[in-house]
Amino acid sequence: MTTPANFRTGYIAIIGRPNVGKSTLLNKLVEQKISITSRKAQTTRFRINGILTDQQTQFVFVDTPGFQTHYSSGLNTAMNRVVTRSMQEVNVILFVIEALHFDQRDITVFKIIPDNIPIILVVNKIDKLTDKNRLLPFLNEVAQQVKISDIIPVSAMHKIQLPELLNTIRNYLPISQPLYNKNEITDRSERFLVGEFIREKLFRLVGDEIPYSTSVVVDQFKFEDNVCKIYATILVDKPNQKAIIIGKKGEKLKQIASQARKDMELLLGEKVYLEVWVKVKSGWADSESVLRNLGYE
Ligand SMILES: Nc1nc2c(ncn2[C@@H]2O[C@H](COP(=O)(O)OP(=O)(O)OP(=O)(O)O)[C@@H](O)[C@H]2O)c(=O)[nH]1
Repeated sequence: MTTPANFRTGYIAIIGRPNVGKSTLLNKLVEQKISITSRKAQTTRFRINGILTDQQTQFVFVDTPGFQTHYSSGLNTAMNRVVTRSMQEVNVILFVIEALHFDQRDITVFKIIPDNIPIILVVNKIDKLTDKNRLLPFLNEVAQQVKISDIIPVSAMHKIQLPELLNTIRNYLPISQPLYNKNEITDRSERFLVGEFIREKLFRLVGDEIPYSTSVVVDQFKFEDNVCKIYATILVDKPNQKAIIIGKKGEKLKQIASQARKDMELLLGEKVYLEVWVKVKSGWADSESVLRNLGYE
């Protein structure tokens, strides 16, 4: 594609505490469902790039897992490594918080940001504010506690102030030709995304009993006779978790698979045949080699 001489391209990391709306923000910015969202904290585990290209700019977003500050297992250490690494290569950081919520936990996350990277404070969920007059004093208070370059209040969910946010981000990106094709939305493979769809349904459909230690492995992913055949395994820690996921007469697992399959068909534009198994794999969250196999590096 031909691009103007002042075209800008750069990397943007989205960070913040669990549940502040990072995935929602990314999805709304790139206008497609690529990162999973749920009401539960910590549903995003991998670094995912979302790419938005307009006439003047290519925004390459890096979505990071909810940074863990209080609970430490092998898994969370691996996740924190991904967060820290993803920050070192970016041009600007979107630090997402929820309007009127800022405390020591956010400051802890601020502390892991390298000094030389500009930070745009994205104050999300302003649609939830009942008293708008509280916003300005809140922003002043936050600005006194941490070093930030810009503040943009938004509602990711209702797409309020997202163009303003993009304009602000653009100022921090270097003049450079695009790195990706205009139509590319994510550099994650389809295989990875189908696994994420299953994880999302797990979080949505199974209650609080299911801990964050569950994981999904896509064992097979192949096109055959105009159908995409996907075989996946949900790994859990304990037999009782397996029973919860499968549900009475297999109803719960059927529901998870059927909803995940619909999302996969939308993504792939093909009919999907999906088989999902549940396996107990004791202690996997602390095993480095299993983590590597699952792609946590
Ligand atoms: N009211 C309101 N809710 C929002 C907004 N943005 C996100 N949410 C909701 O907040 C919850 C968490 O959103 P996510 O996008 O999953 O949050 P996250 O920061 O990616 O969470 P982790 O993956 O746990 O780190 C979901 O229920 C969203 O629907 C917003 O602008 N307004």
